[in-house]
Amino acid sequence: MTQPAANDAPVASPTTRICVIPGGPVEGKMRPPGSKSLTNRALICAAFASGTSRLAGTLVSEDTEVMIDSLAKIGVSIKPVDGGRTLVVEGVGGVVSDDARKISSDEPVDMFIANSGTTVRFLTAALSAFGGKYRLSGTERMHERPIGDLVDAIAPALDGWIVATSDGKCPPVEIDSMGWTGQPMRVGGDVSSQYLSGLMMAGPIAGKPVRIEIIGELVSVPYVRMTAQLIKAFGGSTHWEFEGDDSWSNLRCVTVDGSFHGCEFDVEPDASAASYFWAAAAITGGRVLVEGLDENASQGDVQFARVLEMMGCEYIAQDTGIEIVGGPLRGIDVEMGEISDTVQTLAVVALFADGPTRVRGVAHNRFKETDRIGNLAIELRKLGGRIDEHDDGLTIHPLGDLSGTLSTRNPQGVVFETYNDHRMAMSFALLGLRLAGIEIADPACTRKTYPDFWADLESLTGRAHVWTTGLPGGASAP
Ligand SMILES: O=C(O)C1=C[C@@H](OP(=O)(O)O)[C@@H](O)[C@H](O)C1
Ligand SMILES: C=C(OP(=O)(O)O)C(=O)O
Repeated sequence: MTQPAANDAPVASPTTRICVIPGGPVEGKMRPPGSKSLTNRALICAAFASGTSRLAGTLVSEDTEVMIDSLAKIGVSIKPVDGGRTLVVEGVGGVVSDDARKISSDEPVDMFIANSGTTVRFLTAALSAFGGKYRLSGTERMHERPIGDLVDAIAPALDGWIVATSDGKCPPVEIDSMGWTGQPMRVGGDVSSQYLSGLMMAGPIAGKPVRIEIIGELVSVPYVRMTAQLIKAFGGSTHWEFEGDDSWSNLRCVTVDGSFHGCEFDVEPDASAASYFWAAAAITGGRVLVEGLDENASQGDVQFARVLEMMGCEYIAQDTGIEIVGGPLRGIDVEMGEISDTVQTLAVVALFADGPTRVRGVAHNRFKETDRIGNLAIELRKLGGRIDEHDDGLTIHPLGDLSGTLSTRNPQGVVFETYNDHRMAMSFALLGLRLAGIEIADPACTRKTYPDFWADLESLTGRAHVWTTGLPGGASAP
């Protein structure tokens, strides 16, 4: 058993486990690191802007590092200040650049984007609009995550060619482009909103107004609104067209115009990361204030705190952030299509409610870091309770009395697999705050968006977590 110093990320290994120790109510305040979604959007806009941008509060994690490394390959200068939490970006200008073509005149520029959906989708659109030859590849899982709707939207409007080479139109993506023609585009919206966000941010890079029609339902709408905010902050403009009334479910078309100019941009703390700390208060009857977020945040995931309120928690809008006070929890029927990154968090909370919780509208969760419906159900069933899997979500039945007998039933502890999915690890960590004998495999997978998660959880809960490495048959809690 080893105990790394605080802030040390554990070494990735399939036999590394972490144990979080149960105790009383979690009480305190904290500020999560910068938002991944805002950081990667701001990086794209700043990289293709004219002039200098200063991005403050940026996230330092695998998903942002692969974005930074990729942009560096086309000559964008990104200087970290304050350990990377501020980035000074010298943009390469928002029009199709001869330099880009020179960089990639013979061999394509190879970019490794790990398993970052935002990076591969935003870059595919941006680089195809910018021009040049590129190849974007990632982890094995990334090569199973669809990008066909985006490639199919770009191809007819491209002066050049673009192809997704894995089965089912998944990355690697190969691009040979002289830029966009300006022809209107049509993109599918029901697998991921990142395709539309990518196309929108690429509009000002293409140097001509671009009209994008959305085919079918659009998932994760708040991220598209966030994209429009970033485009505006960097000097571009968006114009929406709705079918019927102006509700977001009726969004049919967006036109993007203008070009990007360097600016100063503040990144909010990550609201998806905040969900774990609010949930810690909810399931332990504690109170946690997450600083730096409010109802008007540009991240839709702040609404997770309202979902906890529906379950019986108290929601307090403080001057400095949003505080959740835990109380007796009731099961709810909830549509989570707009806040799908918080489904795993909610599923854990729902285990401690007084009745079943039905999560709807998240069929697209099967295309993320792992199948976040099927594999979530498999793992949660390890506690002995009933979890129903649906096409569009889950029903989580509460553990009730089962939780009291967990350590008797499983004296060796229950090991939760994390499927290389940071959100599996961070959600299952919460179980350990209530139940003895919970072990989480490969805790280092939080590096994708939150390398310091374990240290932050430890400082909030005041309870030492136990690190165990490579013990056959699992680890033992103290
Ligand atoms: O645009 C973004 O920043 C994101 C959009 C969402 O993806 P989908 O649109 O695929 O649901 C979300 O899950 C992801 O973590 C970040
Ligand atoms: C789905 C996620 O990430 P991405 O799609 O950006 O890889 C996530 O962070 O939960």
